[in-house]
Amino acid sequence: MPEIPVSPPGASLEDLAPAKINLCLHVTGRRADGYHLLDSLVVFADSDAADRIAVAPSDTDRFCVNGPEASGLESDNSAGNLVTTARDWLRAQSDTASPVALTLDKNLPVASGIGGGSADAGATLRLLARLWSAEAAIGADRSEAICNALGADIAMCVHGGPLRVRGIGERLDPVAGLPALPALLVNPRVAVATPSAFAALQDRDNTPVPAMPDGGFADIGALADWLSAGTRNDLASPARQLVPAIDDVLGALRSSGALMARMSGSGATCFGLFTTRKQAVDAAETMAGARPDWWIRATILNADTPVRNRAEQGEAHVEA
Ligand SMILES: C[C@](O)(CO)[C@H](O)COP(=O)(O)OP(=O)(O)OC[C@H]1O[C@@H](n2ccc(N)nc2=O)[C@H](O)[C@@H]1O
Ligand SMILES: Nc1ncnc2c1ncn2[C@@H]1O[C@H](COP(=O)(O)OP(=O)(O)OP(=O)(O)O)[C@@H](O)[C@H]1O
Repeated sequence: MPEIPVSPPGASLEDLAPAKINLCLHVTGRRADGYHLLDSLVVFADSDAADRIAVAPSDTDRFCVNGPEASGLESDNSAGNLVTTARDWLRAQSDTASPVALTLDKNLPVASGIGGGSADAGATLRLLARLWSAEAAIGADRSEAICNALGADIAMCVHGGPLRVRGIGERLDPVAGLPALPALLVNPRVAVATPSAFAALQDRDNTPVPAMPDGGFADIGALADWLSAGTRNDLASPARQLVPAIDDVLGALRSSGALMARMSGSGATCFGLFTTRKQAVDAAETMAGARPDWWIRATILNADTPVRNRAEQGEAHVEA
């Protein structure tokens, strides 16, 4: 039997680049090069809060950006986009890297603490690794190289969650026993530059994330209680000083009935956890009426198998 090609001529491969949420983010130290050591529990959103990347064989490299948040990026063909940076990095390590047309459907707000650019780069690497048969270049043992070359959030986005993340972002341990988490993501439409949030930190040597209960969590309420009682986002305090609107977002999430509310990453997006998806959707509708200027999305965090497995199962394959 002839081998089935990864992609027939002209076909396009597509994958989700879902928002990354830091359920907690402890800053535990700083390396000599200034990068901070982290301890974080990370989960990913579903298709309600995700960019999309499509790749197709092409006569020459092409890149275009569409979607409601495309205007947040410098320009359609900017050399600085993490999608093209990821493409060029992977190409440098592959003998079979043919030209590609990449399309980014940008739905996540830029510089918002949910790793949109990193998710785009992660999805690009997964897709091109399939197309170019370069899976070894993005394997688990390549996390450190990916973080150093492309960005601290990108290795986790290549892998998908749920993960406990340590080091500067390269040490990834899959986490078992987390339930699916109905959630509301809210951004006040103020960008936070990640270096500014780290630079404004007062204390850099903080305690790590405590051990999770042996039997896991009975339900989302138990997880929310555990997160609230013993974990933190250490970047929340500096980010709130830079962007006071984060306090308004946290207040609105708490008033809307969230089991807990917290900022993700370096902000300004905050998440609230809810017992049911309906509660999250209802809260989104009410909040959107009161704050039409905010970006508000109901989603399910940790809804599915890891992103890498979804792509391998071929669920993300679409015809051009
Ligand atoms: C805050 C998080 O989103 C948590 O997941 C990440 O740590 C940020 O990851 P990222 O945006 O991919 O970070 P990079 O693009 O590698 O770095 C941007 C800047 O953030 C700071 N930075 C980032 C990651 C880290 N572990 N320590 C840092 O101090 C550095 O000033 C760095 O110059
Ligand atoms: N494809 C992309 N999508 C979003 N931002 C991009 C992309 N490519 C490059 N960037 C640049 O990356 C920077 C960070 O954007 P991003 O949306 O990833 O921030 P973030 O959500 O705060 O990330 P993190 O949580 O990883 O710190 C912005 O300055 C943006 O211009």
